[in-house]
Amino acid sequence: MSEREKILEIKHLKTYFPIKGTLFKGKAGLVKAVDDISFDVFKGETLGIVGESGSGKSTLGRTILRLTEPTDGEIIFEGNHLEHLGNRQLQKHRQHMQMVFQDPFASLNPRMRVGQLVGEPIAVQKILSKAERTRKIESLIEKVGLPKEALAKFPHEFSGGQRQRIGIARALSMNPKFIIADEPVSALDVSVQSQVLNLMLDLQEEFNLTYLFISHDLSVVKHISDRVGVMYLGRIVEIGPKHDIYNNPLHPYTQALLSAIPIVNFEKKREKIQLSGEPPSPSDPPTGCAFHTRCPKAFDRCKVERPELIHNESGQQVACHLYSQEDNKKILNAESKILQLTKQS
Ligand SMILES: Nc1ncnc2c1ncn2[C@@H]1O[C@H](COP(=O)(O)OP(=O)(O)OP(=O)(O)O)[C@@H](O)[C@H]1O
Repeated sequence: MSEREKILEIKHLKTYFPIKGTLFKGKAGLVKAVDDISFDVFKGETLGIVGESGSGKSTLGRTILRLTEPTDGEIIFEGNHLEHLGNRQLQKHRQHMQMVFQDPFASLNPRMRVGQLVGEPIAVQKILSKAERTRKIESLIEKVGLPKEALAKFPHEFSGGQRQRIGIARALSMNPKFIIADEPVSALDVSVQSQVLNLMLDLQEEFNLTYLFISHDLSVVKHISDRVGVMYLGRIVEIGPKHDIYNNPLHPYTQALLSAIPIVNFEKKREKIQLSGEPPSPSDPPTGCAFHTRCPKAFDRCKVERPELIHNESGQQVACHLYSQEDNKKILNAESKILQLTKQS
């Protein structure tokens, strides 16, 4: 099988925010929102990123586009390092990378009509004539399933789902290759959510798009993703093909997250795993594995040594000492024996 082509490579990315007015051992306190993250995104896929509120998902997305500056690490888009580029160079690459937000108009002028909002990014570029621009805007609004008449209206005249369609049209106006969608359907009713997700899937196929899809909602991520990465306190604790993550979660945190969502297949009942306590603060993360304070399977090593991501054969990676190379087999075997016993009882 030929190797899949990478569109984005993230290497040891860190985004730390100083906490104003705090000093710890003479240094300013830091929120480690993204703390040494590495992964690849392949052309044409959707990589879903899930995790609880505050795990660093949005900061990760914003840092990749350099809307937030990285503290350290590499961001390589189509072979080009973005992390140190000056503004002008960065703009050249950034037109291929767009972001879709939960509230697409929160930061935009509410007095602008939809036509202006969708066309603004292309107008700034000054490549198309006015007539070409109009044609493009009309075609985009139809691609997202809205009538041309929508262009003359204001955003507040639309429902949440329609506004998100307009947000997507705006993102598409630059002919991007890669879109980071940050909780794009979280504010919508469930029935509208699936319409917008299906639209995104159709557009992905038509325009050959790659998505990084950020959400706290595991069901939404399951619907749209090819692979899934699970974040906890600024780190990726597990990443792999969707099928593996949802059917055979390895990390105790992924297992707990998944145990909380209802499943349709009643034969495959899952026991709900209750996690104790709230996630710790990213300004004062626990030593060792950041999850050890809430992990039902933690042992001594977890308190002192931070686990790195290790691969299994199907490309699933997990950062957990339960699966460290030497004792990997022993523990996996022990787990499957326990599973068998639970089934029999
Ligand atoms: N500009 C900032 N300055 C200081 N701290 C920040 C900033 N942005 C985010 N943080 C902190 O970084 C951590 C990660 O936040 P982030 O918004 O990335 O998480 P998230 O997983 O997207 O959660 P949510 O879904 O609630 O937005 C949080 O503790 C947050 O308070």
